[in-house]
Amino acid sequence: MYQQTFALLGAILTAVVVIKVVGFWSSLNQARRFAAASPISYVTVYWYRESGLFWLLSPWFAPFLEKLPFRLGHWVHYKKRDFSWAHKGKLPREELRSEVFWTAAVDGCLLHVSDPDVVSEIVHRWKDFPKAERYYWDLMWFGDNVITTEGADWQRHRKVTGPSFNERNSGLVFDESLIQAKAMLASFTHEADGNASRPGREPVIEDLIFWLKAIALNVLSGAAFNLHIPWPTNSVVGFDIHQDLVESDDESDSEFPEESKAHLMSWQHCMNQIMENFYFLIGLSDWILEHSPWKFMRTLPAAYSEFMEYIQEMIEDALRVEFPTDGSGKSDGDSSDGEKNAVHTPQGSSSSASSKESSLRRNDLLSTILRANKKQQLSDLEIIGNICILLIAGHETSASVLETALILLATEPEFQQSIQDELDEIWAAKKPEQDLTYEDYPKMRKIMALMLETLRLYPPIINLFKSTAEHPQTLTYRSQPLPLPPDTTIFLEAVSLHRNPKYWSPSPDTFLPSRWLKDPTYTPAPNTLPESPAHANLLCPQKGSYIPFGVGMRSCLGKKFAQVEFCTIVAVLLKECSIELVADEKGKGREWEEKRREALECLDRRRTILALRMLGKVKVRFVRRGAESFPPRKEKKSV
Ligand code: HEM
Repeated sequence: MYQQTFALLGAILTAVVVIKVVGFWSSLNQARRFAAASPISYVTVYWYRESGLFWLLSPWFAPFLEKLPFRLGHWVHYKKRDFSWAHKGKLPREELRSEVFWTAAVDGCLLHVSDPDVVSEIVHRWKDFPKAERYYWDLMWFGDNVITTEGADWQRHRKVTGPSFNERNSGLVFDESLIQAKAMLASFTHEADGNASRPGREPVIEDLIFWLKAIALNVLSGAAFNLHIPWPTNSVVGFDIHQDLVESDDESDSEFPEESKAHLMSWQHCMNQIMENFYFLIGLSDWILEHSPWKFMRTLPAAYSEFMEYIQEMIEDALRVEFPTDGSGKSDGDSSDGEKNAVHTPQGSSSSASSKESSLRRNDLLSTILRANKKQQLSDLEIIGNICILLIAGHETSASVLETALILLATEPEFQQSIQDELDEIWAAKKPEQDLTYEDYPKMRKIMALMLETLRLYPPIINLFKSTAEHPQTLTYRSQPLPLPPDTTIFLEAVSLHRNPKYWSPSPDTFLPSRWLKDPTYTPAPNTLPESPAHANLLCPQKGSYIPFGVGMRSCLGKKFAQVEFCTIVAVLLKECSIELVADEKGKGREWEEKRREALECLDRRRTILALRMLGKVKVRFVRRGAESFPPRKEKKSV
């Protein structure tokens, strides 16, 4: 009896396996036949086209597959997580001799594009090539928003959110960045006892990204929500970056000021928790998280719920100022709970929330969005979705580009010193009592060149995901029609575009910010676009060849926000200090070269978690100018 049952089960199992294997191969062959008949090259990928699990786990198993004999696992180079970062466009350029190619997989073909003309065509025909929605599912978790929606829905979101990114807001970004950067630099150049460090003996910054995330969040909080959060410490010496009151179960231990006890976690801690553990948060239920053996997981649901409370409070706060008509703090269409009008300000913040300001119009993003939404085009949930997404879109990306640029500067003292020359000129034109102002931003050409070059080599968003949705489409590549079936996913590959020698010679893989700096006789070629219109005589790349902020209708709304923030912070940091790598023995040429090589290697080790971020850390310090340990400048060069 048992034998018969086992035999039957065995037969069923075998039949299922056979059906699966046959189905797998016939689907794969169908995709291959389509790709082979297409005018462009293709690579066969022996797996599903868009498997999330494969993406997540491939950093661990891909190295084994890649080592299989007879190049059996070679296809993994085209499929593993962040593959385009790993090969930087070289692999398809050398193996396939094409900047547009297919990967033919079990469930269909995926188109990879790193040809500027094809990129331009795709973004120009934005209605034919909407975003590939499945790649934005994680960001939909916060509610519908301007990044994840398409078509008429997107236009509705963009109409309300777009106007907030204006010149007045850029001015706010400048002012907030100035205040925050000064406080950050002070904490980098003072000892725990409050005394200024000895020049050349400034504290070592072990975890640069922590501080840069803090400043990115504080600038966002100021310019997006009118929350002016004080810098968390007077000195980085001895500061425990993991500290937060969530550790304490006992309220009496709390260091929170009495009035902000309503929150158990700081705004920054909530944000860090969510950004660091985003995939756990959206992938696991609250119950699983709360019963996890790991503390960081157990506290995630609480961090998320506090985060949402902060957002709710900020919205109510802004509503009270914008629409004070009925005295209740609620606009006509505000359906939120009246109880919530007891606004708690985020911990440590000197929020603007006071009703004294009700007569003053605020220019922060949130207030402008609420004003633009007077006719209720967006629901309360959609407003929350957009606020969350602005935080997510503007936090990690800005911190990451600052981190990379500062480390690159530490490896290139010559360029760093040339930025300082530019800053000296800006300061020389000022009276002693004057400070930097937003009018100085267009004069920061070299800092902008630094940002553009950093984003060229290390874009935080390495792919833009498009699709043909339910219609077949035809593109043109090398003057040939290229037919695409419905439901084709398309990757616009930034790294490959940004490192293509055709558009970025000389030395496309080398950090050369001077490539952006042109003299006043420079006339941009036709079919090019300026990357920062505020700055004169900067290289205008060919349309579609430079896409760190996306391109076309769906390009980044916060581009100017990020540019102003970046320039202001770097201008403050480099006015009186230089950033240098921490070498074990100061001033010795060989050790410095060794550190430089290690830093560049570390910059290369990256992985996408929302945005592409560095996996390792590079130790740096900000030393007073003149006390640097890097090799002295040979001659004053104009870069
Ligand atoms: C260096 C910093 C930044 C980089 C590299 C960057 C990059 C990008 C990219 C590549 C996209 C297109 C995404 C896609 O189509 O899949 C995008 C969209 C967007 N970004 Fe940024 N971003 C940065 C900073 C910011 C900031 C500071 C904000 C807001 C405060 C912001 C808000 C947005 C929004 C709202 C969109 C969606 C626009 C739309 O689809 O209509 N970004 N960004």
